[in-house]
Amino acid sequence: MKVLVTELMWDDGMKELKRSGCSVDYDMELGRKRKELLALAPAYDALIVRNETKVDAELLDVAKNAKVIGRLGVGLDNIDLGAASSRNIPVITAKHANATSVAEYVMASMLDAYRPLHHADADVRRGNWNRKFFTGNELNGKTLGLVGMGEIAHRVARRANAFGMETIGYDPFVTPFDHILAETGVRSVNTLDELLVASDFVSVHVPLTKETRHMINKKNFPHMKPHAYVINAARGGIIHEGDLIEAVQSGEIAGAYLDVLEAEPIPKDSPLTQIASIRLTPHIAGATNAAQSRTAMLIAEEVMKVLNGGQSLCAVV
Ligand SMILES: NC(=O)C1=CN([C@@H]2O[C@H](COP(=O)(O)OP(=O)(O)OC[C@H]3O[C@@H](n4cnc5c(N)ncnc54)[C@H](O)[C@@H]3O)[C@@H](O)[C@H]2O)C=CC1
Ligand SMILES: O=C(O)C(=O)CS(=O)(=O)O
Repeated sequence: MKVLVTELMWDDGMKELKRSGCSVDYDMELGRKRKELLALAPAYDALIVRNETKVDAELLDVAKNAKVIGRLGVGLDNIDLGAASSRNIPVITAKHANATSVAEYVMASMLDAYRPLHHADADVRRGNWNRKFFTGNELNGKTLGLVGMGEIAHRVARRANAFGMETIGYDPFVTPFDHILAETGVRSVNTLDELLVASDFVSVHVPLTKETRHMINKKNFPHMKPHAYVINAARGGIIHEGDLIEAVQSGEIAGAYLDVLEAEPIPKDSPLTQIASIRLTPHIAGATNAAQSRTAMLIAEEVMKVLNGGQSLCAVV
């Protein structure tokens, strides 16, 4: 069996594929090289992708031998599930494998907003001792608003509760029996605005869909607290970037932590890079050794199951 890996995959998963007898070709930039990808795809029994490879009808049509698509993560906005399903090609995701890492990234963002240790460190190294300037704030007693109440939001809520934060959530699709409401102290609110008005931090955990694209935009920012921060470790495009820049520059909110952007990698001339209170990271919320190793092993094992004629419980179609 031949497997084509088109984006970054941790070594242990790759070794597992080879140990199972596969021949593996790997080019971590292939997701961005469309022509080359289309030319290579027909020769493979399985494609393993991350978030940059556009898996659409065109690719699936040329990938004539593909029996399975492995997704090294959970977001599915780069994959046409309908096109895969109509061709009977299962799509396997690394369900929950990076959720804890994303939750820890959100905690790190909130701590960074209130206790920016690296700035204080840089200032001390410049010869200063600015104790008043670097006086921080406590997360304890603050309100965290979770937009979307799925797996990642649930893990964020548990950690935020341990810090003494109030947690509220907006997600019209959860029921009181879902674990985020049943097992954490999250209070469900009925509208996004209700959440935005009450929150000191807003963290976004919805998939990117037609409905969630730009769901936070210039209509929402005026309702937020001027000291509030938004955190987006879900997908670029859920928060309207132009509107966010205006909201931060006009003081409607204090700042933002963006792990994901509408255009990735970030364009060199992006105005986002000019605003210090919008902190940027290169889509790394789920990128820890622990999460990536789990992800790679899970996808390798599940892809092999399908190639050997079995079914995967991680298949979304
Ligand atoms: N930055 C990173 O490295 C990572 C980003 N992600 C992103 O995080 C997203 C969320 O991941 P999970 O929590 O595992 O997904 P999940 O499927 O467990 O939760 C998503 C929640 O969003 C809710 N939702 C959907 N549409 C909504 C709407 N219009 N309004 C309010 N709520 C809505 C759903 O009901 C669901 O409860 C992924 O789709 C992915 O795009 C995931 C992992 C790593
Ligand atoms: O799992 C995800 O949805 C992520 O965003 C991380 S990545 O797999 O796209 O690198």
